[in-house]
Amino acid sequence: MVTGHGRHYVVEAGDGSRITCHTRGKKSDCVVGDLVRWRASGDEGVIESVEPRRNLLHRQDEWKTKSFAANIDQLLVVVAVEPVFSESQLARALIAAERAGIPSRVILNKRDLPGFEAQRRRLDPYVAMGVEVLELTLKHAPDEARARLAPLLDGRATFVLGPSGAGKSTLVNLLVPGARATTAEISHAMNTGRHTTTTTEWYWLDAARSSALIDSPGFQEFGLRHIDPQELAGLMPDIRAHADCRFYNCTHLHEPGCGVRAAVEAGAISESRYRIYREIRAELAPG
Ligand SMILES: Nc1nc2c(ncn2[C@@H]2O[C@H](COP(=O)(O)OP(=O)(O)OP(=O)(O)O)[C@@H](O)[C@H]2O)c(=O)[nH]1
Ligand SMILES: [Zn+2]
Repeated sequence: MVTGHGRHYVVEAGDGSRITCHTRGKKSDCVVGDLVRWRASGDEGVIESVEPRRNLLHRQDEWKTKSFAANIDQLLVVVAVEPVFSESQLARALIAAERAGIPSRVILNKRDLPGFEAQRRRLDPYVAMGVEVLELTLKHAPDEARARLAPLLDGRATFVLGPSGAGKSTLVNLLVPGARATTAEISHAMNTGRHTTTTTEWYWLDAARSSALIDSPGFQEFGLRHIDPQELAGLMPDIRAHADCRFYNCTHLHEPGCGVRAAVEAGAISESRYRIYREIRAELAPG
């Protein structure tokens, strides 16, 4: 089980102890959540091999691939009333998870703020397509948040993703007391304004080590270049539901007899979702 990364890895042994390990090759091909075989070498360890992965959540930009984590049970995207979230970023994270076969849930945090209703409406298309959205006030109603999250987190490895400022630190500290406190205090003391997580961390939520939270750096550009353009509609449940078109290879952009465009006209697919579909499709199949 690997946590942390960079030039070295932290591997957790079966008894829960953690050892700093190196990989043998130059290429670092382990990610957080990997199950690895390792052997001791002095007071450190060497990773011999990585077990086959059940899944891998990653993004791919024009030039590089970035892995988030492997072997995870669900994605939890944290967005908030403020700062106003990017729907495109949210949609991309959900598409990447769908592609990896990982179920997703969303937290809409800061329910206490005045803009709440408007931001909640923006999530209507997601609720309609079956995404569970938890409306929470992580800071002011932590007990309620904990109670609502507990059954969803129980027995699972949950990967947490969200834009900076949405309340990810608040969430992680709520569930893993003190996890991010040190860094936050340091950055506060240094007056850097905000602490940013730069590595992905694996935290156990229970003594039995059956439930875990994987805390990651915030969203940046979320490239989906690993997705085939023809596959995209199938990864967006609301688009998929209406992809009943005259042409089997319809791109849903301009063809006559397109079920998706008809559904947009009829209001069954939201304008913003269709705009995001077109935007991502243009990235995947330029020209
Ligand atoms: N009004 C309100 N503010 C909140 C709530 N939860 C968190 N905040 C505030 O939102 C700000 C950002 O929260 P953080 O938990 O630091 O979130 P984060 O910045 O996403 O974490 P990073 O990913 O490290 O950037 C802080 O000032 C929190 O106090 C909430 O439920 N309501
Ligand atoms: Zn079509």
